[in-house]
Amino acid sequence: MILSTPVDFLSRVPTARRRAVAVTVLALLLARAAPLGGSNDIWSTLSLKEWRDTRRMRSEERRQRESQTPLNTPALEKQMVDLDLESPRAAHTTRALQVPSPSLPTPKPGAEAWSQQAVLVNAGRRSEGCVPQVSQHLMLNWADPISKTGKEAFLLLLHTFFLVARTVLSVMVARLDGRIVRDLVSANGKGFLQGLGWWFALAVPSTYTNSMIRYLERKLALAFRTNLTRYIDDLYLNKNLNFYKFGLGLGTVTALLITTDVTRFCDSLAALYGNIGKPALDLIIFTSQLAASLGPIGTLGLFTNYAFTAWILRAATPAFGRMAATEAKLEGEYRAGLSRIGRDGEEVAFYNGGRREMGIVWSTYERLVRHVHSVFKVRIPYGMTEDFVIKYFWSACGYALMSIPILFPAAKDALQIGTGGGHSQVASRAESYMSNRRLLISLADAGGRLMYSGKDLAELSGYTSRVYSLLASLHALNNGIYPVNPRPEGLPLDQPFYDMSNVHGQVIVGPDHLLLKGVPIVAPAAGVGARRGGEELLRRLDLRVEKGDHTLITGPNGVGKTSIARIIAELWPTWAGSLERPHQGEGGIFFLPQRPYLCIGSLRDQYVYSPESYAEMKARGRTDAELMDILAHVHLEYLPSREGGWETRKEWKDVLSGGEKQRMGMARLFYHRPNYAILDECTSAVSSDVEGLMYEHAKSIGITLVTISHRPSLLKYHTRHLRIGESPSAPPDSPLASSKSQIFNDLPIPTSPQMAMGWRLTNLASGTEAENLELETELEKIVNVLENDVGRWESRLKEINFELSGK
Ligand SMILES: Nc1ncnc2c1ncn2[C@@H]1O[C@H](COP(=O)(O)OP(=O)(O)OP(=O)(O)O)[C@@H](O)[C@H]1O
Repeated sequence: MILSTPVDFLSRVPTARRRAVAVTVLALLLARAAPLGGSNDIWSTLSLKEWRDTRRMRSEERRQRESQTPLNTPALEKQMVDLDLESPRAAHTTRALQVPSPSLPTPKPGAEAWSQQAVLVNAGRRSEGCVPQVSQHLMLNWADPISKTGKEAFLLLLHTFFLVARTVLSVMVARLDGRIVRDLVSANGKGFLQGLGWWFALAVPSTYTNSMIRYLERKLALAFRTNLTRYIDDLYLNKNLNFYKFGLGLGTVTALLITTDVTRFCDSLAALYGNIGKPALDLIIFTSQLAASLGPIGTLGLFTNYAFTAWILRAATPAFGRMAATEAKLEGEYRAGLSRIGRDGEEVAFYNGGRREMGIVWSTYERLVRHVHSVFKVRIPYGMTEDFVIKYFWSACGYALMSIPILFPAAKDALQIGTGGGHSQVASRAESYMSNRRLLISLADAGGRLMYSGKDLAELSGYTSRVYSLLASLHALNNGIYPVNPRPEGLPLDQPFYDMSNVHGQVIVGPDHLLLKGVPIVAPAAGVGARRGGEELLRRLDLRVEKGDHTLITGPNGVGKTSIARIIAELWPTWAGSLERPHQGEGGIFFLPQRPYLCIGSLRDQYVYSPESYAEMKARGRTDAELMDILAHVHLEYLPSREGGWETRKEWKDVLSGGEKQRMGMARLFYHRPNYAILDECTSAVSSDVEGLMYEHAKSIGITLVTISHRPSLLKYHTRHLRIGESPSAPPDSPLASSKSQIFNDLPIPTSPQMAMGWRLTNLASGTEAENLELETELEKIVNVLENDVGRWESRLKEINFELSGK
């Protein structure tokens, strides 16, 4: 009989092997029990029955999920459409910054500290020797997000377990390989069949282990990415408006260019554990196994081989980190160029700008390709060296080492392992040869992977430096820390120097009025221009708006009208003086910008667009009927039926006309019911009759308007007129200064001779001599236009009538 009973068979298997099999089986059981869906409460299960129920429930859920979202089905398509649905876990959770900001050191004010920061940020790029510094720095700072969740620790533990299991299995397979050959050479049919049985028995856990390692590595990368993305989003999209500051160029890096690097960084970081940990473990275990077979000379030879290989490869390794960082940057620039065209597609199409844009995008692509080509070229000699050393040199060394116990009688003792049991010397040698050969191949593979991981480490350092610069920059912005620039030497002493590190204005949010007291209107300078300081548009503006002070702001293009709104909204800093304003939203202040913004989402979302969700607003008593009523006031009542209802989701910026978009903006204003509204040219595309109705409605529901516009026709909806770009002519005690409060009587009117442009505030409602003068001036302008043009129009009319009469 060829096959023995299981008990008999087991008793003949060596104890060490039985233990190894037991460990593998345990690993399998553990892995099956592991919460692959992501939860890590496996240890909290109470009884076997509960555990079974939970498992059944989970597999049921999984089956249901899979049946609902099979690939390439309408269900998946629906999911794709719903991608822009707001996550309930995002903005509406109470979770603020996931990791406290001090965990990453931000640069301190002062040029020296900033240059130190730059050294750290650039470390990975300049020299591969700095890799450990940067990585260590990053690891230390990320210990927080990783350890806090516990999930990553569990995944790492499981990953480690499978890595060890794979090494143990590799050794078992190598030994089994030798046994099978031995039994074959010694014509032991029973042993041979048993060996084959074991071979298949080992194949199952081996393949499972390999799959689990890949699965866990990806899951780990995803977990890292989720944590890091959440961390960056918390910093980027928080109340400090860092996303806007990045757009202004106040950050040291461009956020959009770097976001893809987060993915690469996380993939690279997750893979690194397996790429270094596994081969290192393999190297130790395989070497110890081989050492028993090869004896001291062989072991010494192995170590000499390692040292020599490491030395050669280190000398041949180019600066992979710097190359990876440059490639990521160039690829980001190329992608950003394409997305810019997509964003402004209609404008580009109107100008027929396809060819011009292609030139720009193509030049970015060429730069990327040139770089990638040079990387390819650098890789050729490195790849040759690596292949030669790892594949050929290591194999040659392996053969030489394997020959030691066979060719040198002094090392014969080493062959006692695996011999005996009545096998012939040839069979024992064959067994020893096969086992050692397999171990050596695995060893060469492990060594190769360890050497390759040097390259991975270098590339990781490149991604690290990119991600680190983003984080450092975000932290600096978040804490209001900017590089300190010295005052330019040629700047006159009486001319203020507006540096971002030197902002002294006071901002109070909360009062039920709007006040700018001695506030300079300055456009901040970023990047290289920051050394020159911000551009002063108005030396100081004094303006108080109480309820009912409807104020129209006019002035030539580029004079700084919108800049006033930016300062009030705290998009730009208040360099000096004080700013008091209500909070943003219902009962406070609302800003309607020049370009109407329509967000992703349903028609209702366009309306409600605010930090509060519609459900929350509804809970506070806001109704759909109210939405419809407001649409009537902006003459858009036809929209829900035309577009298919409130829940319709479309790319609204392409669907609505320019005027419709602006009217939607006004609908938003009415819905939010603020006390004050800053309207920046937000009705320029709306017909005058509807515009008038909307302004009247806004006033009737108690909104105080601060309107920025070029249309004199809007004067009639306002009680005051602030002209920007005019010399200050009103004396401090002039009644032009304010309608209700006497605050301007206390404030000096700007008189600085350096001020190229000034401002003038007039009251339109009280009918004083000066105000009448104001209206007369306006009238005069209109009469002038009429006088100049009416004659021309009349003569043109005569011409047309003449042509029509056919005489
Ligand atoms: N993001 C910015 N960074 C730096 N300077 C800016 C920025 N935005 C505007 N400026 C500058 O500030 C000045 C005033 O711009 P602003 O938008 O306030 O003009 P405006 O009076 O509203 O003009 P318009 O009537 O054309 O809308 C302009 O010269 C412009 O170049």
